[in-house]
Amino acid sequence: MGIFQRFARIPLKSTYIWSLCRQYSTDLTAVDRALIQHRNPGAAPPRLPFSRVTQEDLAFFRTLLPGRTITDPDLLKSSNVDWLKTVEGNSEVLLRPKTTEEVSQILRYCNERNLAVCPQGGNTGLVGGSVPVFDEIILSTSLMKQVITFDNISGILTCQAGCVLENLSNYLEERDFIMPLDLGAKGSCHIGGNVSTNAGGLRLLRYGSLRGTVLGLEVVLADGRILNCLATLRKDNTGYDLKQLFIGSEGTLGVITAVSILCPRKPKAVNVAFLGCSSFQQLLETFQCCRGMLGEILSAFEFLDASCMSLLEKHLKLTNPITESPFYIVIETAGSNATHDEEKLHKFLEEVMTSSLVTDGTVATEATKIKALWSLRERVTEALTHEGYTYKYDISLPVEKIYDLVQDMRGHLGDMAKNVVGYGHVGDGNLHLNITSPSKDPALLAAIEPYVYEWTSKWKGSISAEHGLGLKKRNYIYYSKPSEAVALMGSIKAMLDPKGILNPYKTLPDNIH
Ligand SMILES: O=C(O)CC[C@@H](O)C(=O)O
Ligand SMILES: [Zn+2]
Repeated sequence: MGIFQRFARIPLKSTYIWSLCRQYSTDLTAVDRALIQHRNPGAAPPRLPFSRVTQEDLAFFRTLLPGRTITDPDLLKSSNVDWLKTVEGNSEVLLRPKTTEEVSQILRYCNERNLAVCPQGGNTGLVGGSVPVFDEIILSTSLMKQVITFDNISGILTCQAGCVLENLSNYLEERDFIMPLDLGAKGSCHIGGNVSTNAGGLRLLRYGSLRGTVLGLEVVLADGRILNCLATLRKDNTGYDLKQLFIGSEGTLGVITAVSILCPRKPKAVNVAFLGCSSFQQLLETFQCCRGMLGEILSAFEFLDASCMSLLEKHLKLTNPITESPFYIVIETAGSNATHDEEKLHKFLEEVMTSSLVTDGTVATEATKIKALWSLRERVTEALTHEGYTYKYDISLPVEKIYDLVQDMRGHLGDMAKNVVGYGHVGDGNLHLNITSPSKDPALLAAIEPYVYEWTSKWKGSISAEHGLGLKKRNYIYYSKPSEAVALMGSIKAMLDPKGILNPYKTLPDNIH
């Protein structure tokens, strides 16, 4: 009798339940310190002296993009505000090009006229990077949604930047492949936006970051030049790897118009285990054991704490499938042989349960059950939005430190915060620390920041692991990067976008122009 049966409490068809810094802050110059200590460094700086959109400009755009130059304020509303509804711009023009050539003409024109541009994908970002701050023209990739080529021998997909991640996943699954990244926002986010922000997501542990899986990019530079680096080669050491400049630079150096990306084969067998642990230490030991015993079939190791679970139950009416625990883990295996994978998983589960690292759990092998278990991790962000205002922190730390920050923060804030919750990507050492309050609360914010950034810097962490800096985090960059590196970023920006028209007020701090 296998471990599934032995511990089966509710033996559903395929679901089984058992009982069971570098301290960069020391490098800061006086001006950097002043900037960070400014009362609200995440707030918008003053508008830079860009031109205002005129009737002549609109006439140009309407000729170039007939029916795709949007000026109706009602239609513009959702593009002016971010998904979290925390940042709102005041753009009066939304452009919807379909081709790279159109993007090139838009940027050439805007650069000559000194008009600022905010590139926008699915607008699912969490740091205010994808919406205008003032009246920047919104350049949306929503109509750039063609798959260009897919090679089913190499697994290399080339597509336009506006393809929705989930559509690409469905396209590939029909061909027995998958996208190397997956994230909660998959139904809306665009691949171009994913690449621009270097989105991490739920599969990074297995397939690595976009810095490795993106093989080529086509980018339109600020002056309209088209940079065709759309290589479809696994190996290419000819000169500098320019595409890396555009991955993660949040549309400040160029507009990504097409992407080629290396896609893995669709795994033949997928299992998801949802487990409970009574301490974070036990969770870490489970992770170590899991890496050792599951090896190459491990595709995700995610966690959420009990506070996250309460919010999922309260706001989304999701049901906790196991006994209440202080911590929950989502483990996914993806492999090519169901029997082999199940055997490995059984052995691992037997080990963590007999050694009492895990107190309870359930496993799913069937698609709808897998989806339901993943919802418990993927929908935490959504559940938090029902709590009022959420202060969000996306921190990389040595994995053994990630939950210490949550606990420290709870002690530090006392009852000032409504909730202090932790969840994230254990396998990547990436914590999502979220702090809620009924509404925006400057006193609470002052208690969180710069405390959270100093804490992160002290442990040599990153203040933005996978969400980018956008508008909200730009002035905190010095906690994770030395002044020399930030200055060099400023020089690169000045070289590629001398007038600063591309996504102004984002990514770089206010003292770099
Ligand atoms: O909302 C957040 O803080 C995290 C969102 C996302 O990166 C996730 O991993 O769920
Ligand atoms: Zn995440």
